[in-house]
Amino acid sequence: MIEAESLTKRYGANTAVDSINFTVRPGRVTGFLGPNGAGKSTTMRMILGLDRPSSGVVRVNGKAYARHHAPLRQVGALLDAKAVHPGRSARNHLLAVAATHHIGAKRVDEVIGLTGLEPVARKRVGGFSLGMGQRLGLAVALLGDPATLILDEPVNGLDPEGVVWLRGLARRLALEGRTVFLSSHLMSEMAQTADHVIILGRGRIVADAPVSEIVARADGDSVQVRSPQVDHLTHLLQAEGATVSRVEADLVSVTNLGTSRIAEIAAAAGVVVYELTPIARSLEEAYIALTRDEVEYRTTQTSPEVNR
Ligand SMILES: Nc1ncnc2c1ncn2[C@@H]1O[C@H](COP(=O)(O)OP(=O)(O)OP(=O)(O)O)[C@@H](O)[C@H]1O
Repeated sequence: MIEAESLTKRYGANTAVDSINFTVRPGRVTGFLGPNGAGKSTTMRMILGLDRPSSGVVRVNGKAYARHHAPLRQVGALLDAKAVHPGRSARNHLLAVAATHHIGAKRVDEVIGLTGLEPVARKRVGGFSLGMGQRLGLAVALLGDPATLILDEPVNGLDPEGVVWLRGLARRLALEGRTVFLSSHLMSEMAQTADHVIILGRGRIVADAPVSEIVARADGDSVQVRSPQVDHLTHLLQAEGATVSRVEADLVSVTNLGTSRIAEIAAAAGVVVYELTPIARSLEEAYIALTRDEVEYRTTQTSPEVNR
């Protein structure tokens, strides 16, 4: 569990993280999204005690990171996969990290197995591909069998097979009851991996909700309506506040009204409808809409709809 309360980080006049509150719960995969410079890495560094908050607090498994006696057993983190001595073998690197927490060679070999590092475990880390480096970073994160995992852009450098593998691993770790918090720029990836997402825009939380809810709640879901009486229907729908645009001679795209309401209006007027198709937005589109709203949010100071 990760809990942030009024967490703030200022760099001079720039507020990188602006009084955010959130809870990352165990038993599910939580994605951390946001455009470049939104404050994701700064937030993750504060969670791990690598950056001191200007104000506010953040706790991991109930305490500030620095107050844990054996942090590796509480929190596994992957921040910069390249921060490894290049002359050491992967196994020796893992043994060295394990020794700091009295973790034995048996667990080292277990995490080598878990992360698919067996073929390269005795090779020098200096010669590793980015993907192998990511797997080694994950192996370090898993060493202490921690209840909480914090992974910054974990799919970076992984090949398609590696991406699928990581997705499965994240889901399995969450199913075991762990807290899994991972950042990504890839919305499509998040839609397949995360149960829940927290979206940051310019240091503020613009959404904190299940993935399905983010997609469903985003404005602008549209409905395609095909009817031989499309002009008449257009007038009726516009009178109810819908935005209607013509796609084909007998087909319109309707926003601001749901399928059931459109069907009721058509039925009440005796209008024949051949097709009524809800067009869902992808997470990518919903995300772009949300971060665009964030700009409005900052200028109007009204509450963003999806925030909770
Ligand atoms: N050490 C620092 N000194 C000054 N400003 C910083 C420092 N670290 C981050 N910032 C600023 O804080 C803001 C948030 O940066 P941060 O790296 O946390 O964003 P991010 O969401 O992780 O972005 P990215 O996806 O590009 O890594 C940016 O405006 C950045 O320039």
